[in-house]
Amino acid sequence: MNSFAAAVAGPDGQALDQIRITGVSGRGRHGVLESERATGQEFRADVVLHLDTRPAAEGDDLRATVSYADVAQETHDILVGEPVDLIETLAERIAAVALSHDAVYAVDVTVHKPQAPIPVAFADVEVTIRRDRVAVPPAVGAAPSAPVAADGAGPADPGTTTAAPAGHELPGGDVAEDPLAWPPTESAAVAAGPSDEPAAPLTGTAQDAEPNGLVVPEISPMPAAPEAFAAGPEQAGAPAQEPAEIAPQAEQPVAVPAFEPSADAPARPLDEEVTARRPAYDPDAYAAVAAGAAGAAAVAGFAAQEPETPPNGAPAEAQPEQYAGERFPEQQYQQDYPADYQQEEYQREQAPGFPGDQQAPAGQEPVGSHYEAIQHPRFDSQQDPADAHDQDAQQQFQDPRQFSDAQQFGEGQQFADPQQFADGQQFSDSQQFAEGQQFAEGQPHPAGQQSFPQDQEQYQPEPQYHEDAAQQFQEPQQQYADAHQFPADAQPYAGEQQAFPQDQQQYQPEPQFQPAPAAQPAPAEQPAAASSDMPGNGPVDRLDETPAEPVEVVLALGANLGDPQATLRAAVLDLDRIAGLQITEVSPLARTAAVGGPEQPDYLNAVVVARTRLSPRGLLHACQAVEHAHGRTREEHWGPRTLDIDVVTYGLLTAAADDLEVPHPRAHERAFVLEPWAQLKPEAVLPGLGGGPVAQLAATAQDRGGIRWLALDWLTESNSGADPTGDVEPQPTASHRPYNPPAPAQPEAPAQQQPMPGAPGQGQPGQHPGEQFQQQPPQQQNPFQPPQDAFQPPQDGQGFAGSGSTPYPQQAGAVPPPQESLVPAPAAHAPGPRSAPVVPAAVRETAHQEIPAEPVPLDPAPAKPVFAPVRPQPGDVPFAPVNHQQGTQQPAATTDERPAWMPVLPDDNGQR
Ligand SMILES: Nc1ncnc2c1ncn2[C@@H]1O[C@H](COP(=O)(O)OP(=O)(O)OP(=O)(O)O)[C@@H](O)[C@H]1O
Ligand SMILES: Nc1nc2c(c(=O)[nH]1)N=C(CO)CN2
Repeated sequence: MNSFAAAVAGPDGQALDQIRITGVSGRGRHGVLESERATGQEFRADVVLHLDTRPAAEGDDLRATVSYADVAQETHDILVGEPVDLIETLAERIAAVALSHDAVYAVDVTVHKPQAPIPVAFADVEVTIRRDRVAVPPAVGAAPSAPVAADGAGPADPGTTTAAPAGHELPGGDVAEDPLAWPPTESAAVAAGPSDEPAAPLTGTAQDAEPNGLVVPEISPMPAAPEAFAAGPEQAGAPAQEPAEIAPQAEQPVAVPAFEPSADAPARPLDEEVTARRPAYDPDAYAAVAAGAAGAAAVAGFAAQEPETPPNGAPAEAQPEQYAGERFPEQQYQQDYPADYQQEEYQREQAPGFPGDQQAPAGQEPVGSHYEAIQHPRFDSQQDPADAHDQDAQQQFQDPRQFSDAQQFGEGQQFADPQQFADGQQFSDSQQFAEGQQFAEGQPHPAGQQSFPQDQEQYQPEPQYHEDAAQQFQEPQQQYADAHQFPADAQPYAGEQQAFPQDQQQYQPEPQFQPAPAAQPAPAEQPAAASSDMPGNGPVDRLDETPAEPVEVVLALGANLGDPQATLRAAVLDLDRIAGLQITEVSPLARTAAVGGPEQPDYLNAVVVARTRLSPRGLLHACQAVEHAHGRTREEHWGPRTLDIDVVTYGLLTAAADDLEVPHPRAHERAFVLEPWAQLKPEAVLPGLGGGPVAQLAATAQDRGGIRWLALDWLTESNSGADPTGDVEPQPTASHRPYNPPAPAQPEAPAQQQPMPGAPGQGQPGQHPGEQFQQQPPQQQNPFQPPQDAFQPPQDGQGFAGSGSTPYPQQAGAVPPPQESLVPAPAAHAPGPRSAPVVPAAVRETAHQEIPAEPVPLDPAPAKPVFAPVRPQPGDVPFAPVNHQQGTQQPAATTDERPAWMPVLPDDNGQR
């Protein structure tokens, strides 16, 4: 909540009333870092309007007060609008639009930036300002002449009152862009116009400059309207309003701008442009300015409590002069808004079927709801086509190409816009961390709380609790339970809330997940974000927002209990079977030394890339359901487990809540995640703080030496020797075994109703992991339906392979000591071949009228690698660079007798 509690004294010396609007939220791209501009993050604002509400109450008349909905909308528009560097600028702009409502005498604005890129644990960053009408910004187009000094002594002396305003002329005649100008102007020159005028002086006769340079305003009663008004509307012929109703006689007039350019005003060439852009003179609008001017406030509490704060009214350079105090008629409002906003407005009209339209009457959209995500994407659409919110909502539901264009989803195009990623520019901030210099042994990771400790005992997650967390998520939790027809307290989400102890000291087992009975019907499909659009739900957590189109996600899988390889294989299939989630690529399998926790067996780790229509939290729940289906228990922090599935990334989203943080807060430092991921996608980039090119992060991760080997065929070979606790059995190599094309695909029952072929032990030798999915039959799902907001809970005995063929939890018995690392630290990272993308489900649906006898060649060039094991030659190391053109390994020195598993690519003749 806004930290200002102090009242503003009204004209009668009494405290003014307040209208408080809190938690207006929106996703903006503000910040000085490139990554902030590219990715965006949440911004929130609290606005306290100081006004006299009695006239409105007396007549029960909205016109005599300020519509909080208007202010909220305007605040929101600023948060999601034109990017600026500073939250100070946002606050100033918000204050400006608040003060443009004539009933408002003063305003407190707090802007929060809870996801600010700060490399230490923190809860929030906020800036709070108070602004009032003491320094009345001149109306655009007003003559600079005859400003009346605050002390009533006559025209202010420009020479003494002008302080370097923003938008001032630069040496050479250029006009500086005024970041406070809002809405954005067509040209910086427009913004500069009013700043040419002398800034209005501060209220009061005492503007004593303190030794520290601050000017301490004198506390004074609210000046009255008539006197203050005298220089204004009368001149302009505007009908005088009745500000005196709420403002007693003036004791000290304030500066009031003239409303019409006066004949003797200095030439202001910019005025022409300004007036040309503005509609005809609107007496009411300008009278409103005058009324506002009359309300110059003395901010008693403020002055008393915040002596170090700049005086009432921003310094002249901080005043949003161009806009404050104005009321733009609707037409002008639209003219001045960015073109894409107008487009949005247009589309809003043209597409009445927009989610949220029914619930949100025009002008009263629920602030911060999913309506925002759907209704405002055009703000970003030009900038970041990868943003899931940027897509046209109509197209989402109507354009089949969106679902059938394999290119859209394959090869990571959606998230690898070369403009943004190819040269790493977008991540230049984090890239510098990934270059290696700052990852030298013992140096903290720039992400601070995510730093990889030398001493693993210190490797504890930082508490990231918010007091209101449980409250905050109660409702989504219930909604989730409702949607999935199992009780809230039986679902993984509820368990997680309990499982993560408040003090982080203990790691309590969570309640066991109870899969829904098999007979239960599937939950009804829901339109995207339907639950988010309900009015009255308050700001929507982005982690609950369903994407407008599929989002590419990266999941990290790990296991070291039971039959880890079988479990991981089954888990991949289980994940792919979840409605709204399609696995597109599967990494090689890494055998890795356990990082953190007690002594425990090596892990098997893999990374999968998928597309999802689930919300981030829905995806987490889906992963947790699969974990549970495979007997995951949480008894010891970082203890051994049958299956762990972490959400590494969700598109480019960066968000943190108690139960979910994306990107995964430790992904950037975990070779057991980064290395398989880099093998799969050498060009991958981990977004967010501490992120960067995955291959580089992998090469510098401290646990990289714990990577024993990679198995490339682990999904298709029944046993890749991947038993972390046992001996590793050498496998036939590609040179010994020719590539066997996959068996012809067989029609299958719809996913989710029968286990898929290719379940553990049924994989086709030599088959690419993705080809299993490629052979999936059409799903019984209309691709043009709105997306499902949820995964199907596992159907006991039906859905998850784990309930059939995968061993259920086998708790650790005698834990063998960790093995010596058999692998030296990897040499320079050699990008491996990417695996072929899997045909998206919708493509399967549309393209599989006939099941082809042979897998459809999806990606003819470059050739798909077949993940086949390569027997290491004496001297090989698992990460030895591979000549991917020829599929040969380059010798490296090692004594490792274990098999290395390397990708094998066909040569130019298609031979392997
Ligand atoms: N990106 C994420 N992926 C998975 N779980 C997450 C994520 N962010 C937060 N969590 C929360 O972390 C909690 C603990 O998860 P889990 O028990 O899998 O941790 P872990 O695997 O032992 O440790 P780590 O989180 O370091 O991988 C979960 O209940 C989940 O709510
Ligand atoms: N090698 C390895 N170490 C870990 C892993 C893991 O998957 N692999 N997961 C952990 C908690 O998620 C903790 N430590």
